[in-house]
Amino acid sequence: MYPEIEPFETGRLQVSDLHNLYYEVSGNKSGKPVVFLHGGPGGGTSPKDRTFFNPEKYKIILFDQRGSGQSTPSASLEENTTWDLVKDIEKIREHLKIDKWHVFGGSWGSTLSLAYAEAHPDRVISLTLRGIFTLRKSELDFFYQNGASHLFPEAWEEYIAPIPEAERRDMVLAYHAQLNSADEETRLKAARAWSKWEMATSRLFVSAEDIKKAEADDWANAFARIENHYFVNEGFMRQGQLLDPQEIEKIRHIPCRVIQGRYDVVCPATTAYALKKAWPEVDLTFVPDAGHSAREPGTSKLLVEAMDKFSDL
Ligand SMILES: CNCC(=O)c1nnc(C(C)(C)C)o1
Repeated sequence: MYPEIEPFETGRLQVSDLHNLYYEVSGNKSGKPVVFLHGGPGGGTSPKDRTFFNPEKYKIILFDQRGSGQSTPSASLEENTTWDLVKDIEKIREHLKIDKWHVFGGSWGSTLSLAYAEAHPDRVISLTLRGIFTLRKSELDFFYQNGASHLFPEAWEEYIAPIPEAERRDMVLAYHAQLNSADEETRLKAARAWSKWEMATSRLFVSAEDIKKAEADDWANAFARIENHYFVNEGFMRQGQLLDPQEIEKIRHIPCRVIQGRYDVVCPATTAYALKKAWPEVDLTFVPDAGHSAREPGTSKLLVEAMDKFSDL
């Protein structure tokens, strides 16, 4: 990984009457622009996200998506859809006077990267994606209803605890009721449990640091509420839309590197493989000793190598 440098520019952009986005620019002012699309949705960015990119080669743009991180209003679900975020990416590009840029995203960030590229293929130099996620019902069911639960039974027990037995047949919907409860303690208890489920299953070897993140109420509230909002609405997309042949046709000319953890239980390998079948030109690697997180050693190494290689484009 490259060093955790400081941004040379930070700012806020009003993208609607309600939403104000935090953004930052670091690295080489004259470098090749790359935009980092964070996960969740609702996860927000962190200084570590700058370390995938050579700061001598790249002008590194990070921003917190609607309701996430330092963007305001925190955890807001109003005017918060995939297509609002795609428009925001274009607003940030225009605000920073960038013509084209490299696009980098993992998990939900890979979803948003594909949605953005399919909407604006002429603005994308390359795509570097990790932990492919397209919000199909089968993907959501595997992680939130019946799948990953068989591999992490003790964490699953904590995840289902806030939900009455009678409501457990549709966990995403049941959590939606609690995450939007009028009672703040109910909301926070559900947000902590929802977030901890993902943090406890994101690595091959569970990370105490990740788990601690889920116990921070502000972060957990935004992460859980926004994720659940998108999932109840199936990403505001048709089922499998991002993998449709006519959508892939718009982007198949773009160089694309996909890094997928073999043991990713959050966004299992089957979706990365479906992307490869739909788009044979993508350069796909299954990391044999990695789970979901971008910070798995084998995954982060290949992500840095991918961006080093794309820096010549
Ligand atoms: C189902 N959500 C997967 C996702 O986008 C994601 N997984 N971990 C993250 C953070 C690194 C932002 C916590 O995001």
